[in-house]
Amino acid sequence: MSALPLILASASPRRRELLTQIGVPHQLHPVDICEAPQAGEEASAYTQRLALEKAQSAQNQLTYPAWILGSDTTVVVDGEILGKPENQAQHQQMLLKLSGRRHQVVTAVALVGPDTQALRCVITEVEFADLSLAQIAAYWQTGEPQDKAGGYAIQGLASVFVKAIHGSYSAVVGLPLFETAQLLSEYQIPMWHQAQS
Ligand SMILES: Cc1cn([C@H]2C[C@H](O)[C@@H](COP(=O)(O)OP(=O)(O)OP(=O)(O)O)O2)c(=O)[nH]c1=O
Repeated sequence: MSALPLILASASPRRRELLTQIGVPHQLHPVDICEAPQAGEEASAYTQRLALEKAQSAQNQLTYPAWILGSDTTVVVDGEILGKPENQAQHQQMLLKLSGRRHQVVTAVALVGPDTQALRCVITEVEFADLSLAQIAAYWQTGEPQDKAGGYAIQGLASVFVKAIHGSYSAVVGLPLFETAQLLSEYQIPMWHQAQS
């Protein structure tokens, strides 16, 4: 079973870089799924559902057996799910909600294979400094927030907004590396230390 190829069902350059960072050989198969939350769906259920749907969607499209990783990241404040900002006004609203307080980043990773479905979900707390309207407007102009959940990138310019983080940094960026490695190891999918031995 471990001889099957590993596919990352993602178009996110961050996820590809993170998986490469831990030396896991993989191929890419991005998928496009509907990301609308269901009525009354709670953030962690939503995030896990999307991670699983991304992996399953890739599995349905592939013509050969494989292990497939799918992942999803959601920013949550007061129980409200913040997706990617669609325009500057929405981005301003999002960052004003995050300014001067803590919020949660929920990231799920799903592993799907022949007769296998496994999920891990990680919640990380991030504390933002007070942000001014001028800072938020200038940040939008950089182009960084547009494709990021919650409208910011902790690994980028927005690092200067972050006073504290409690949890998994890699999960906030898009793929929880500790939990991903656990999943791969559970199913004997080779990582660098196994590949070398
Ligand atoms: C909060 C935060 C999110 N993000 C990114 C990670 C994800 O790429 C994105 C959340 O959107 P997702 O829908 O999770 O992922 P995606 O559409 O970028 O990629 P795919 O579905 O093909 O895997 O936000 C950061 O890069 N830094 C951050 O600090």
